[in-house]
Amino acid sequence: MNTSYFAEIILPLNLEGTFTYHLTDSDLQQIKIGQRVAVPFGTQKLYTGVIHSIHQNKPELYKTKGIYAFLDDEAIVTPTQIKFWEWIANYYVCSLGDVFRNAFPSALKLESQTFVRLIIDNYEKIEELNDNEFLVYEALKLRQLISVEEAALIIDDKSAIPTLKLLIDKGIIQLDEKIQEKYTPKIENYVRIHPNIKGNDAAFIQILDSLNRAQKQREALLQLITIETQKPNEPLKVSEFVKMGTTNSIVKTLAEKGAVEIYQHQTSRVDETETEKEEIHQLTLKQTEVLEKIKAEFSAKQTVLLHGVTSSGKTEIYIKLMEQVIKKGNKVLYLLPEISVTTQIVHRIKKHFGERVGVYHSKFNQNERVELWKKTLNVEFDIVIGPRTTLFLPFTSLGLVIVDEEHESSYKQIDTKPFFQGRDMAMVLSSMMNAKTLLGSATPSIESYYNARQGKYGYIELNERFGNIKLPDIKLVDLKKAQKEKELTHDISHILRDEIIEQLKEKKQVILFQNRRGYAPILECNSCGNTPECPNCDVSLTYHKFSNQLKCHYCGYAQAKPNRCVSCGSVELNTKGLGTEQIEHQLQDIFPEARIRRMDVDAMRGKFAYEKLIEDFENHEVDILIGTQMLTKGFDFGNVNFVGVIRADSLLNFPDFRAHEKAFQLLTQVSGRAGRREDQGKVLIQSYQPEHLVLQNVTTYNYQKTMSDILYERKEFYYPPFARIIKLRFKHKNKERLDKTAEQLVKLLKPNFDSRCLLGPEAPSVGRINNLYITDVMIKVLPNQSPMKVKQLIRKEIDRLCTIAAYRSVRIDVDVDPM
Ligand SMILES: Nc1ncnc2c1ncn2[C@@H]1O[C@H](COP(=O)(O)OP(=O)(O)OP(=O)(O)O)[C@@H](O)[C@H]1O
Ligand SMILES: [Zn+2]
Repeated sequence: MNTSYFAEIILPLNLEGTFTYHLTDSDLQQIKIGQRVAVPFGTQKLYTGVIHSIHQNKPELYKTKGIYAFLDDEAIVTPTQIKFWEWIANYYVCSLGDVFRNAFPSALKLESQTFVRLIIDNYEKIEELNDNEFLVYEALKLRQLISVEEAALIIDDKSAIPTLKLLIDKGIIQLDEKIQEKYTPKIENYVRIHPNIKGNDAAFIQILDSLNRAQKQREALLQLITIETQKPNEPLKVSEFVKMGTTNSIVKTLAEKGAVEIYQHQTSRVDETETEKEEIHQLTLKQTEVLEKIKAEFSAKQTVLLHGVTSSGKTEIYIKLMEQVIKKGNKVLYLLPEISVTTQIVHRIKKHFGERVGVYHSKFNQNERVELWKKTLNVEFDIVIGPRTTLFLPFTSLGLVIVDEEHESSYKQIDTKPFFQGRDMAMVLSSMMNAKTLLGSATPSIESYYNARQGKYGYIELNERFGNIKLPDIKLVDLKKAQKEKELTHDISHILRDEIIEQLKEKKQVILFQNRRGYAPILECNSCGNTPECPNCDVSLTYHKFSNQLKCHYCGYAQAKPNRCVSCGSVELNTKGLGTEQIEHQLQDIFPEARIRRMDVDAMRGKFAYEKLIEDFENHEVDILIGTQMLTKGFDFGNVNFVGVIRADSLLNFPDFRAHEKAFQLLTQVSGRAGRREDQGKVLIQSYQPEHLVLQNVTTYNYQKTMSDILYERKEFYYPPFARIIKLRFKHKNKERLDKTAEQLVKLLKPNFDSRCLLGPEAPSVGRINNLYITDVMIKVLPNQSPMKVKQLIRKEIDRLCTIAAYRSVRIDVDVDPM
C-alpha cells in the first residue's frame, strides 16, 4: 500500500476546511480533481465528498482513513467551481462545506441521513443487478423507503453509497422527495373546416345546401372558409372565432353536423419545445447605439451597468448581445431575480434560441436539478437562465453574465448559508472565467449606481421607451383628503375607482399593487386592545379571511380565528391594516362584474400557479390583477394602460436604511408595467403622505435626485456604499444566555473598532422566531479598514467564544453585506 499520497476532500459539513484521506495505488490510477467519492467520517457516518486536491503532506496529528469508492469516472465539478466555492466561503465567513451543501444538488450527494425510495416495482433485468444492488432492491420492495445508513447495515459501509448511486443511475430508485405537482397544460379548443369536406367540393356543397334553412350556421361556415383561405396555417381558437360574431352553440352544432371539427391543442408555456424559432427583433437606432456603447465599455471594463427606463427594450438588447457572444463560441449565463415570476422573459429568449437554452426553475425537484447540472457540464446549452443558484452550475467558457433587474433584493440568499449576494457573486464568477458582466435595471441599486459613477463599472443610460412612447403619467392621490371629503369606498378613492371603470370600459386590463398579503394584517380587540400573537414568534398574527385563520408569516403557525378576545372575552374584534386579500374583496364589491385575480404567495401555492395566472392574464381572462411585489418583476403585458397603488405608506415607513431606495424602485417598477405598447400609460398612487419626497421623486422619475439624497445620508451615517456592513445574528432559546453571549463577543471585538462602527447587541424588530430569541450586532467596516482582516478577527473571536461551554450552544450567523 502506498500511503505517501493524500487527497483533500470537500465534505458537506459545517466545519472549517477540507478533510484528508490517504490514497492507495489503485486510487491514484483513477483519481481526478472534482470527482465524487464515498468516504467514512467520524465513527459511523458516510458522506459523498468531492476531491479538492492531491498532495504528499502526511498529517502529523491523526491517522487518516481511506476512500470507500469513486463514484464518477470523470470530474463532475470543475476547477473553477472549487475556486469559486472557496472564494464564497472566505468572503461570506462560512465553511467550504456550507457552500458545497448549498451549491451541489442533493441527489448527487448521498449521505447517511439521505433517504431513497423505489420507483420501479418490477425491475425487469434483475439478473443484471450485482449482489449488493439486489439486496438493497429487495429491502426497498418491502419498505419503499430506506436511508443510506440502513443500506450500510444491509450490505456494508464501503458499498452503501456506490450501490445506491448505481441504482439511481439505472432509474430504479430516487432520492425521496415530496411528490411534485405535475403541470397540466391548458387545453384550448380550436376549430377548423372538417378534414372530410375540406378540398372535397361535392361534400362541401352538400353540407352548405343542408344549411339553407339555418342562415347563421351557413354564414359562420362561410366565414370560417374565408379565414382559412386568408391564413391557411394559423390555428383558430374557438374563443377567437366566437368573438368574430358567431356563438359557441353555432360552432357546436356545425361540429355535430360534420361541417367543422373542434380539436385540441396544448397551449403550454413551460414546455416550449415545439414552438418555432423566431427571428431576433431588429434593434432601433437608439438601442443599437446602446449596444455598441456596451461593447465599447467592455473593452476597458469588466462590468457595465445598463440603466434603461422601463420598457426601453433592455431585454431586446440582451438578446442581441447574447446572439453575438454565442456566435463567437462563448456561453451566456442570464440571471433573473425569481424565475417563477419571470416566465415571460424565459419564453422570449427560448423563442429565439430554442433548445440551446437551459432553464433553472427554483421549484425544480432534485432529479431535474441533476439533469441540468449534467447537461451544463456536457456543454449542451448556449444560454442558461435562472435565479441566483444557477451560478453554481458547472459552466465552461462563459463569455457573458447578465444580471437582469440587478437591484432586486431576492438576489441575496437569506435563509440558508452561504448568505451570498447573487449579483456580486456573478461578477466574481464572471471575472474568474474572463467573461464580462452586464448589470441591467430601470432602477439600479444604489451600490451599482455609485460604483458606475466612480468609474468602476461602465455606465450607459437609455432614456426612452421602445416606440418612443412616453413614460406613464404618475399622479398621487391624497388619502387623508379623500377620507375627509368622503371620496373613499372601502380603501379605494373615487378617483381610482373611476379610472378603473374607464379602463374596463375600454376593455383594458388593470394592475393594482398592495405591499401586504393576507386579509387585514392585524386583529384587535375593541375593548382591551389585545392583539393575538404567535406563540412561537414575537409578531402579531395575520388574519386570512379565505381560510378564516390567523397565521404567522414567520414560522407558518396557524389557528382558527377566535370569536372572542382571548384576553377579555369581548366579541368586538376589529381588523386593522390592509392586505391583498381584503383589497380583492373590496374590489369584488365595487366591481361585481369584473374578473379579479390575486397574485401573492398565498394564492400562488402550486408549482406552476404563476405560469397559469400569467397565461390567463395574457388571454384576457382576468380584468383586474391585484398583487404584492411579485407583480413588479419585469412583466410585459400589452393590454395594461393603467396601474394603481393602493397604499404606498407602509413602503415609506419601513424601519430600514434601505427603505427609501426600495420604495422608489418598487413604485417606479410597478408604474412601468403601464402603457408598454401604444399609448402613454397612467398611474395613480394612493398615500396618506403625498408630500413625501420619495413619492414626489417617483412622479417626476427623478432617479438621480433620489439617489443623491440617499447617498448623502448614507455617507453621514456610514452605510453602504460608504462602509461595508457585517451583521452577526445570535439565536438561542434562552434569552439570558443569548444576551450574555452577544455581550461577551462585543466585549472581545470592541478594542478593534470605533464606537460608531460597532453597534448592538440589539434585538431586531421581530425578536423571537420559532421559539428562538434573536439579537444582532452590527459592524461597519470603513474604507480604511481591510474587510478581510475584520472577517478574520470575527472568525477568531467566535472560535474563542466557542471554547467556553456556556456560549457554545448559541448559534452565531455571520451575514456579510446583509440586505
Ligand atoms: N427593437 C424592438 N423591436 C420590437 N419590439 C421591441 C423592440 N424593443 C423593445 N420591444 C418591445 O417593447 C416591449 C418592452 O421591451 P422590454 O421588455 O425589452 O423592455 P425592458 O427595458 O426590459 O423593460 P423592463 O425594465 O420594464 O422589464 C417588449 O414587448 C418588447 O418586445
Ligand atoms: Zn410564528
